[in-house]
Amino acid sequence: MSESHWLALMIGNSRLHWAWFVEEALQFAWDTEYLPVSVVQNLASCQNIADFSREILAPGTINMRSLPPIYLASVIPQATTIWQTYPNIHEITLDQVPLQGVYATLGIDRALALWGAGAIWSFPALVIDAGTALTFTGAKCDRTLVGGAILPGVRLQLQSLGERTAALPLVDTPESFPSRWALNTPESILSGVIYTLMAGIKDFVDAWWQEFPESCVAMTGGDRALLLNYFQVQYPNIATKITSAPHLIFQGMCCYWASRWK
Ligand SMILES: Nc1ncnc2c1ncn2[C@@H]1O[C@H](COP(=O)(O)OP(=O)(O)OP(=O)(O)O)[C@@H](O)[C@H]1O
Ligand SMILES: CC(C)(CO)[C@@H](O)C(=O)NCCC(=O)O
Ligand SMILES: [K+]
Repeated sequence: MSESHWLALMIGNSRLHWAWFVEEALQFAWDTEYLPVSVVQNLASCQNIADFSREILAPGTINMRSLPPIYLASVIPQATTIWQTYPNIHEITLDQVPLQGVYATLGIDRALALWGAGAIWSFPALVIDAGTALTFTGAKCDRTLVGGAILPGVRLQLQSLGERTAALPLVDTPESFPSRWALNTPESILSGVIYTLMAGIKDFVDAWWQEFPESCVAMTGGDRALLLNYFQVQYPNIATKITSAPHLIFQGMCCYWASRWK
């Protein structure tokens, strides 16, 4: 089976993230909901690639002759086991990521995104992943992990207020930047969450640049575009210095693929 066409699958906390690669070139990336166990079991018995891509809801038929290898990384241990029925599966684990000084429970998504950022812009590098959880993960010149931080992401902050209080409604992430001094409940929630989040991110990147003035700072994750838009409004000087990087985790997975095949 040719290894030049391959799929990357990142199992995140809210959904599955997919990318189709031809060697080191990302062809396209898409997200799906969690696939039922039965669908995953069927993938292995797909007769052709059209069936296969229908099952994983790929946008357009993937142009391959045989079932592609899947390179998988997961932050949900239980979700990994159902993929073991797929014949050509390669799980990427933390010990395969060439960063020094990592701790055993560091999320593979954080390690891969940082590896990807370092490969593109060189180390030191800081990655902000604005997903279900929002994380900061940084490494210095010699690829040693400096450390990072984890907090609830935008949607999770809004959900937790809506779900754990009597009087607060569930509100959606706003397209436009909210005003700070709100005069109704939904806008008060948005102001509180967004302004403190922005100030928090600014504080972390300022602290990072104080130690590593030349470092790249890259933002990835589902809320990347939203947060970078807010940054344009609130802290335009910082916005210009944060690199928008939608596929950092896939770029880390690609580094792993290349380390096996090149
Ligand atoms: N269809 C969607 N489902 C879930 N989140 C979405 C969707 N569209 C946009 N988002 C935003 O993306 C964020 C989640 O980001 P992402 O998809 O990167 O998270 P994730 O699947 O948990 O991945 P990771 O675990 O790698 O952070 C949410 O805060 C939400 O605001
Ligand atoms: C923090 C998340 C949830 C972000 O997706 C993931 O990277 C994870 O489960 N990490 C494990 C804990 C850690 O990174 O310290
Ligand atoms: K948990």
